[in-house]
Amino acid sequence: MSIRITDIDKHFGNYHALRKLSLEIGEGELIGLLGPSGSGKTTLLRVIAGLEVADAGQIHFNGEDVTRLDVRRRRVGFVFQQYALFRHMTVLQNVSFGLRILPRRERPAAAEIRRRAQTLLERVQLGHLAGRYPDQLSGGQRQRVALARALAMEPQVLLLDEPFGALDAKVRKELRLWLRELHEEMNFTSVFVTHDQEEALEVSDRVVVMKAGCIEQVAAPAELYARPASRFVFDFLGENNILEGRLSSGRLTQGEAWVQWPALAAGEGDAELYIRNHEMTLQAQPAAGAHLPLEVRSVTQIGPQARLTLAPLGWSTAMPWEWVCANAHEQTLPERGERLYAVPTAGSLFMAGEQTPRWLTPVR
Ligand SMILES: Nc1ncnc2c1ncn2[C@@H]1O[C@H](COP(=O)(O)OP(=O)(O)OP(=O)(O)O)[C@@H](O)[C@H]1O
Repeated sequence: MSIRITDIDKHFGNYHALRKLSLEIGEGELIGLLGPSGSGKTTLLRVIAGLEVADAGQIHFNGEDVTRLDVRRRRVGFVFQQYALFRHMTVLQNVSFGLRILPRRERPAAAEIRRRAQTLLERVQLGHLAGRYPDQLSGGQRQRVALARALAMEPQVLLLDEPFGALDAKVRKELRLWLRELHEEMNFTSVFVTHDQEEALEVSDRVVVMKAGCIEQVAAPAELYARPASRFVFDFLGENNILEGRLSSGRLTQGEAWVQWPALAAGEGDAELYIRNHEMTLQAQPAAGAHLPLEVRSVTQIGPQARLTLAPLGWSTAMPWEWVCANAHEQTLPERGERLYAVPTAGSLFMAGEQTPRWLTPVR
């Protein structure tokens, strides 16, 4: 089922929650809606579902205009953060509930309902727990039951609102991989809301980054990471080391820090250079094109990775710089208090007041 969202506008009183938002979602795609709190993710999901009526704009499912179609006729399945399972029903009864309350004409025979619910429970790897009650399940298991329940209605579109938000990090990670697999196997179209960039980048075919009721960028995860389109997306994805300085004659300078690249010659004035983890290394001596002295403030090792916090020496930053070393166990790590030099190999430049990056190409 493809979804076309055209010029959707939505107010809550004076608050403009969605601003002429348009988006095309392909058949079988898994779309992650990512953005800060209040950016309109849930509202967009609810408008797609038909739980919220837009002030203007259209929603098409497979080319058919469903804008005025009631939620019950849209054939969408939902999974919310709080798995609202019925506590007095077994897992199997929960999963088959939607089918059991269908009007008689549409309702499959009782044996068929049982068979379908049991098959779905096997799919979500909970067949052996069909007779249990929700209170006897873990949070992750409950969320899988909620998903099976949504899928029992054979929805054409599955909408998930922070489905794993309430679970701990490990279960969350397992469930997102599992959702990805299930999605590939069953090939429904899904849209899910998350705050968590790692989750969005790991699970989605494409990520939609939202800001104040608008779409800021839509891209496949690898592209979004490699080419954030704006300062907002850079800041939201995080992990930027920023050199704020004055750009003149191809050199960006602040105090004792400077970077001099041929590509920098195209601008003059106040500017910020964003450098991400994969765009820099650290070494004992400065390189020819950059002088960025830093002192190691902390070294935190987590499994095979080490995270270094670095304080500028003779220049200043709003946030300390950080650098993650991927194979920390194979190297001698720097020590606290050591003086090192950052050597950027690429970066993205924002001239003062500009929101789109000027350069993203590697400098060598
Ligand atoms: N029923 C409502 N009545 C009034 N305002 C609402 C209503 N629903 C949402 N809003 C407002 O619209 C804005 C967008 O809300 P929405 O829930 O879509 O954001 P979100 O991006 O999903 O945020 P979060 O990540 O915190 O869930 C918020 O400022 C919210 O307070």
